[in-house]
Amino acid sequence: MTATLTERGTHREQRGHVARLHAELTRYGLVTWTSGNVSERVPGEDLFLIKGSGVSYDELSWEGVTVCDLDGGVVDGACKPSSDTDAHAFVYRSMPEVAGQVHTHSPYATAWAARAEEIPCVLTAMADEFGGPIPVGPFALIGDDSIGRGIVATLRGSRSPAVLMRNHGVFTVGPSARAAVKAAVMAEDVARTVHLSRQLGEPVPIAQEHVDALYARYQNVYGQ
Ligand SMILES: O=C(CO)[C@@H](O)[C@H](O)COP(=O)(O)O
Repeated sequence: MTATLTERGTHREQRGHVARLHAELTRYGLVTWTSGNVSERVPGEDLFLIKGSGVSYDELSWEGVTVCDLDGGVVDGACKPSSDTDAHAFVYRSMPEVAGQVHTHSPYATAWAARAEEIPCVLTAMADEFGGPIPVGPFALIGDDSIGRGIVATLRGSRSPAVLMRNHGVFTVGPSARAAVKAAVMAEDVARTVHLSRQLGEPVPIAQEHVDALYARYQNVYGQ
């Protein structure tokens, strides 16, 4: 990556929005210390915004969010961007419909990732948000685009906006950073509930036709 640190402070409003969304990760207990990150495309520009690497959540303001090009190069910002920048960049280049991404190590979902086991679709809330099981992606080392390749290979053609990257954690995508945050919150919620259910016995799958109907209603009718 070519770093050009100008500190001009471009895109301050959207960087502030991305910074504030990180508070949802701590609010829902999805991250510990400085793990995890949120990114979002800049509308109309070949750029995205991503948390600075290792920046404390308590201190995160717009200045802790770095502007990058779609190759992961720094365009503006004082912070070295997230370790996952090349992974996010690969996803943005490969999936034009994705405008926001989130990574967490939320404990229940990451426990499924550690076992490389997909979360079966046994809750209506899963059918609603994920349209089926939450799939497992391959093992990938951190720091280059390997994680991004695994995310794209797993989520392309899937209805799920979340993937459990093996031995690592949760990566979610969405039409905005907020939507990707929501998917990360929901992924942890269902990972916990399905885990609890399995302590009591074998959860009962939902018939595919019902999964399809639930997904269609939630995606097209639910809410305002
Ligand atoms: O697990 C990873 C690396 O994939 C990250 O979530 C780190 O835990 C936080 O990295 P930064 O975004 O702060 O560089």
